[in-house]
Formats: sequence, structure tokens, C-alpha cells
Amino acid sequence: MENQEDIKIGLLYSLTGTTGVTERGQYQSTLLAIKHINDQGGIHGRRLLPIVEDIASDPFLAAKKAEKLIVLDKVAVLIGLYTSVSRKMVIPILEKHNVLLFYPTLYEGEELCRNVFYCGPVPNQQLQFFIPWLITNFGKCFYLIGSDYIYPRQTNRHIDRLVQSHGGRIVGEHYSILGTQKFDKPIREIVQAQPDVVFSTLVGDSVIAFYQQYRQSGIPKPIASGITAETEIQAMNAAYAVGHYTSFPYFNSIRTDKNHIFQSEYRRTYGTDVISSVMENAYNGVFLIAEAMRKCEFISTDCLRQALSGITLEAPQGNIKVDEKNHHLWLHSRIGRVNEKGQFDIVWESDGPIAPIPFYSQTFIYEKECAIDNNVLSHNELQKLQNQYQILIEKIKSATRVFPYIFAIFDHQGVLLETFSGEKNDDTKNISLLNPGIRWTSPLMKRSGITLALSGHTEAIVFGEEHDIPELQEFLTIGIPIKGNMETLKGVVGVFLELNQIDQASIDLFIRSLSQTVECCVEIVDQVEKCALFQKISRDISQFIPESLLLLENGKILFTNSAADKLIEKHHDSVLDIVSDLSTRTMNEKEMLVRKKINDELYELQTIPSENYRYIFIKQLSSDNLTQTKSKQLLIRDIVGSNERFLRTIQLAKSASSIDANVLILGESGTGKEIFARAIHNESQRKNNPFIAINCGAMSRELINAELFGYVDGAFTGAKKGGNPGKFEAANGGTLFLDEIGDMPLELQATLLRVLQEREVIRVGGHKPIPIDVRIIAATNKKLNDEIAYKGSFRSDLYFRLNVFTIELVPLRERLDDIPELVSYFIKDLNETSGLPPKTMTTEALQMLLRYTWPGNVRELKNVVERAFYVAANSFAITVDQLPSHISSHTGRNLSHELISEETLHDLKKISSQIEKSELTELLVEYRGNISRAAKHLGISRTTLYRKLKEYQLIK
Ligand SMILES: Nc1ncnc2c1ncn2[C@@H]1O[C@H](COP(=O)(O)OP(=O)(O)OP(=O)(O)O)[C@@H](O)[C@H]1O
Repeated sequence: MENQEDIKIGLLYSLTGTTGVTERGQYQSTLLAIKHINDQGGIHGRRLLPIVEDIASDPFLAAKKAEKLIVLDKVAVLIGLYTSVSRKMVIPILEKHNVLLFYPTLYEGEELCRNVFYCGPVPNQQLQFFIPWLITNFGKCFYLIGSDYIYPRQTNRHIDRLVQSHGGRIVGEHYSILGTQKFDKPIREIVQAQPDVVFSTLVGDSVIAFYQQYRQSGIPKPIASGITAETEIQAMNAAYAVGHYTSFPYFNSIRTDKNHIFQSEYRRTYGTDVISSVMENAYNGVFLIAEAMRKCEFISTDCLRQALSGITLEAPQGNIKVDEKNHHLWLHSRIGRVNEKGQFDIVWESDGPIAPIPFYSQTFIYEKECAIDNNVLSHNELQKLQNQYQILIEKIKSATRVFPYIFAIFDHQGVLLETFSGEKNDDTKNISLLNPGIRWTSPLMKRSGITLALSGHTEAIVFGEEHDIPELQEFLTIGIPIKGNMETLKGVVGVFLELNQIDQASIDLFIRSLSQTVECCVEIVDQVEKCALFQKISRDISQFIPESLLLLENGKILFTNSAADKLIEKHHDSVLDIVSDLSTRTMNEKEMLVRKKINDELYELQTIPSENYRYIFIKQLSSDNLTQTKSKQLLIRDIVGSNERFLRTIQLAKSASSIDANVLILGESGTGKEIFARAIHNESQRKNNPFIAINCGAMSRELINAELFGYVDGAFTGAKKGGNPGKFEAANGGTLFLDEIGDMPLELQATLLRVLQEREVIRVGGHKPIPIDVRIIAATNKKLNDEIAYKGSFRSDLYFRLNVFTIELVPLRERLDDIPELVSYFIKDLNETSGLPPKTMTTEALQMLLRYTWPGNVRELKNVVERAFYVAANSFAITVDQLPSHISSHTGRNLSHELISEETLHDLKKISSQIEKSELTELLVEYRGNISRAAKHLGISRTTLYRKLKEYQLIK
């Protein structure tokens, strides 16, 4: 019954709802403590009177009930609440009415409300020993599972940091809504991720469901938690929790006098001694209130607040204390393992109460002291890394010496390798974080230009107070990524500028020029390293390369293999002239294939550019190549021509022969489509199987089906007895060359497409599918795009099937420079096979051929040469007189006028602008971004320089 003298205490607990399972125990402990105090005479003779409100796990209801307790019931203080959400909802009410809440639960920290005393542990008191202990005992991979609200998410950030700073990692994370009972998805994820430890921040009855389903899934790894206590274990049946771990200041199993009293009173009152840490927090909370009230003459919030500071208490867990600087408690730290009885066997405990560190910045200082050891490399490890990066460090050091700032080079994992400062600055020693060996990716480092560049692989800048680390707050930090091949991160160049050291306007330009400088350094170092490596590899493997191999850098020979040495010895000047010519001609970075006569021997030279290097492979073509007869298997190298564009098609044909995809050859009539198809087949893996060529344009519509797919006995009148296989079957295992594919009737295109998709044919009149394995090389002189788009005479789906690899042949009028070689090839063949006296062609006749436009391409040229050869009969020369009149009367074009192709022009422009861009960059670095001085140096106006810088994107 209420008495005027009673001191009312408001109790805000969820007696129902999802967190009821935990909060009911806290509620009962609170009542028990109140009863204990009242039994001992109360506070200066006054009873404590509990006024209870069930907030039913509803934060809005919590706020309403808090206001009701304060305003209507006029309670002196409040105790209770479990979830952070409800606490945060109630805080404005506490502040409005200036009333204290004793919050009896662990929480995530990062909050200091003048009206709250936090009686449970903050993360450092549970985790700082627990995480390293788990890592040592079970392993480094953690999976985090939690209820989706503030405490679990925030706590998991602490866990994440701690795990990482002890060399571990998080392999998965899952949050489920409060009250969830289904955990099949996270359990599947855990099975897949195979962590060493599953860390749970689940609360309420979700804990029970999760532990049960986890045990049923048979995963052998321990669950660790900072929440799951004796109450939950009892509720789920201890069998589901045996072997799992929790860290708390208090366990039921602690042997202290105060715990003995607490447990026996609890058992007497409630018939059970299942007590958890949060229950002890609530119990302690009431004793702290009582202690503070005893110190106050008149009970007021301000007096209680003052009285509480530094107050100590002999609690069931041992001695505890309210911190003098904040409203948190010094608590013990223990790790317990669940046993069969549902109790915790204590496997580790702290020597005494541990200071609460509720805020991150303090945690940082703490962690820096205790965990920095894990983030500093040993002397040997560091030296090894420094050696790896030595050339790059030296290069960057010398390239940046003009800047009067502090620089640091980090490897790709954020290890600080070396710190140095530019001209007139030797200020690097004072900052402890700039000591080589510190790992800047450690969570301790949080936000800085360097850490952002390490994680984002891009330039980053952080100003003064934006840094989390106080030591860096006087600086502006810049991180410039050092990128290697394929944009991989090699490391970061960090710059530390005092805040007044550079004006805002120049920062952008400084970052850009520094970025380019770093890029240049990487390129140079790469080349030096590559060259050394190449020399080594070349020496090792060159003995296996039968061809001559030369490596050139900027036109200078760096390396020759033994075959190349012999070749140079044999043809000295001629080889060197050709090589130097080739090395300058491949400035535009394209591969090039040329054929050259060196002292009457024909060679094929392939140039492969790679940055500043040129690899030149030289192979002698045997004289047989020139007189290849049809009886011999035609190979790609037998196709005559040295024209630059033509050789590109040869290169494509080589690539096509090495893969098994369909090929489409496009070219005017007589350009050599069929010989390309044959040569590709003869050099492909199908070379020992048939090459079947058919001309789709020349077949009758009626017979084409039967011709291609074969027919069965009696399929049509006149069909051969026993049936006949078609071309597809005949070509099985080999290549089918479909010439003039553009002339194939539409309905047949559909059948062909089906055959290509299903890889089987059905003979005409038959039903049985016959599997086929045929590579198609199709050719056409039509523009298939036009046939598809404008005429509808070719199916686009068939086109895309055939068009996997396209080779477009150059018409002879666009490779007139090949005419002499072709003519000599045809004459040589005729000299050997015709039985007539051997002949040559006069220069005049050849010049005549060069003036003609060759609508019939190589076939026409071949016919003209053959005709002239036979007309010349017994003479030894083919002269203008033997050429057909339409050729000798052709006026032709002026050969001396060499036009520069569009392509060459484009390449030239590109090269010159690349040169200009790098010159401007160097100049900017030299003048430290001073546009006026750079413009003066160039003798151009500032406006012109600005325009150029914008054009090259050197400024925004
Ligand atoms: N580069 C070449 N070297 C040697 N001979 C060639 C070359 N190009 C074409 N020929 C010869 O020219 C003739 C025509 O070649 P091919 O039949 O391969 O041309 P095509 O493009 O398939 O012609 P069409 O479209 O009329 O079928 C053949 O006798 C072939 O040997």
C-alpha cells in the first residue's frame, strides 16, 4: 500500500512481447533488490515503492509509459528498458522532465545522456578479451548474426574492428528482424562460408530458435555471444547450447558471498536460481540508486547524479564502481562455456573491474595501445617488403623531391614502407603514425586520404577535422593510388600537408600532376623490371625458338637470340636496316607482318610492339613457298602478298586456323576467298579430315537440299539406289566451304541454320537424324548487311551464326604493290610446269599491269599473265605486246602520288597529342602548378595553356 513517505521507483519492463523472456528476469531482480533494501530498513527509513509498467517490447509504448510514470506517478527515478530503440525513445522524455533512468543492460556505447546511468557492460568490457581469445582458441574467420536493430549492428562494428586488428576477418553477416524464428537462410550461408566462430547478437526469443536450428544443422563450430545468458539457455533447453560461449561480467556460477545472497533470495522468492548477467545489472542498479539516495539529504535528480559519480558497490560479480567521468560502470569481464546443466563454466576472467570505454575515439586510443602490436610489421617483414618496392620508392622519392611536403609510400595492403619529405622539410619524425611498418588499413586508422585511396583505388583527400585520428587533424591528407597492369593496386602515395601549406585552388592541379608523376614512375619501373625479366626469360627460352628473335627498345637492340645473331652475321647491314625501319614503323603500336627479300632470300618479319619494346621474329620462307603447286597442301604462308593491309588478313587467317569457330570470308570475286578457306583448313586441327567446297550460287534449287543433306533410297525419282550421303556427311570431321553463301535461297538458309544449331542432318525423305561435326567456312562477294537490312534476302540469325570470325579480303586495286610479287609467282609456276622456255616480264609490261584497276582481282591477273606467257611462246620475255589490249590501253593513275591514308593520319595526330600531353604534365610538375610560369616557358598565353590543359583533362 502506498505511503506518503515512500520513494517511488518506476519499473519499465517488457513482461510480454518478444523480449519478455529476458526482461522478466530483470524485472524480478529489480523487485528482489527493492525488497532486500526495504527489508534492511529502506532509505533513511523510507520504503522504495516499485510502480510497474509492461511496455510489451514496444518502444513507443515505452515512451508513453515513461511519461506516465514521471508525470502521473511522480517516480523519483526509472529503472528498466532492454532494447536500445526503446532507450532512445525514452531519452527525450527523461531530458524533458529531468529524471534519471538506470539502464540495466549491455549496450553498444557511443551515447552519453545526462539522464541515464548505464549499468550493463559496454563493448570493450565484453569484447576486448573475448575476440582475441576466440581467435586464439578457434580461428580467425567470423560470421556475424544479429537482430536487426541498433545494438547488434553497432556492436558488430566493434567486433569487425577487433577481429581485423587481430588478423582475422568477417566471412559473412546477417540481420533478422526482431522476433524471427526462421534461420534456414543464415544457416545455409554459414555452412557455405565455413567460419571458425559464429558470433551472435540475436536477442529475445530469436536466440532460442537460432540455437536450436543451429544444433540441428550439425555445424560443429562454436557460437559466441555477448547476449545469450542463463535465462535463454534455460528456455531453449541446455542441450542446444552446450559448448557455446558467452562473455559477461556476471555468470550464475560465480562464487562470491554477494552472489550467494542474490541466488538464495532469488530461489526463495521465485523458485529458480537461473540468473543472468542483465538480471544482475538490474539488481545492482537498485543498490546504486539506494546508495546514492542515502547520500542525498533531499532526493533530487541533480543530487543523485552528483552522488553517483565514483560510487562503489560490492556486487554479486565482485566490486564495481560508477566511473567519475561518465555514467558507465567499471565491470568485470568473463568468458563462459555452456555446460549440460545450462550453467557457464568460466574459462577466463579479468583480474578486477575494467574501465568502461563507451566512445569510439577513446576506444581508438585504447586499441591503439593494446592492438597496435598487431598492426606493425616486424623488422624482417618490413625489410622484405621495402626491398620489393625499392626501385619504385627511389623513383617516386626523386620525382617528388621538389614538393615541400611529407610523403609516405604504402604497399597495396596499406603497410607504410617509407616516409620522406621534399625540399626544405624534414618534419616526418614527430608523427608516430608515420613510422614505417604500421599497417594503415587497420580499422584504427579509419578516415584519411590514404585509407580512402587504399579502399577506393582512386585519388582521395581528407581535410583536417574530417580525420578520426586526432594526430592527423592538423593535416590535409592525400592518397594517390599506384596502379600496375590491368589497374591493379600496387600501393598508395600518401601526402601530408599542413592545412595552410597549399591553397584550395591549387590542390586539384597538384593531385593531377602528382597522379601523372606517379603513373610515369610506375611505367619506368615496370619497364626496367620487365626488361630485366625478359632478358632472363629470353636467355632461358631462346634456345627453343627456331626463328630469329630480336628485342628492341626505342630502336636499340637489347637482345638477340642465337638464330638472330647468325642472321645478322650473314646479312649484316640489310637486316639491321630492315629492323630499324620496322621498329620506327610500329610507332602506332600495332602488330605488323611484312615479307622482305634480303639478298634474294625471302623472309617473313613479324613485329610485336609492347610499350617501348618491339619484339621482331624473323623467319625465312623457303623457295618452295613461291612455287607451291596444287598437289601440295596449301598453307597460309603460301598465299602470296606483302601489302600491309593484306598481311593483316593473313594474320587473321592464322588466328582463325587456331580456333574451331565458323568463319565468314568477305571479298570481291577473285580475291582469293577459296584459297584462304583451304589454307585455314589445312592448318587447323581438322586438317586430316575432308575439306569440301560447294558453290551455293551454282546449285539448282531443286537439288541443293539433296546435295547438302543427302537423300534416302527412293526419296525422289532418279534417286540413287541405297541413297546418298550429302556434303555435310562427306565433310564430317572436316570443313565445309560454302562459297557464294549470299546466293543461298531463303528456305535453305532456315534448314542450314537448324543444322548448325542442332549439329545433325536428316537426309531428304528420311527421318533419322545423323550427328555431324563440321566446321563451316562461308564466303560471299555480297554485302550481307545490305542483303539482310534492305533486301531481306539473307537471314540475320544465320549471319550471326556464321559471322563468328570475319576476314575481309582486300581487292587487288587496293594492293597494287603486290602485283610484282604475284606476277613473279605465276611466271615461276609456269616456267616450271609449262614446258616452254623460262621467261621474265619486262619492266614496261609490269608497269602497265600496275596502272590497271583489276576488277577481276587476282584471278584476272593470273589469267592475264598465263595468256601473255603462252602468247610469248618461245621468247624469253613477256612484253607489253603480249598483254591484252584493254590493259595496254588503260591510262591508269599516277603511281608516284602516295596518298596518306585516313588511318595513318589519325595515328600521327594521336601520337603528337600524347607527346604534348606528357610534356605539359612534366612542365606543370616542374613549375609546381604555376600556370603563368609554365605558359611563359612555352611562349604561349595563359588562356591558350588553360585551353590545352582542359583539352587534355589536366584541369577541370
Ligand atoms: N594471294 C594469292 N596468292 C596466290 N594466288 C592467288 C592469291 N589470291 C588469289 N589467287 C589465285 O586467284 C584465283 C582466284 O582465287 P579464289 O578462287 O580463291 O578466289 P575467290 O575469291 O574464291 O573467287 P570467287 O569469288 O570468284 O569464287 C585462284 O587461282 C587463286 O589461286
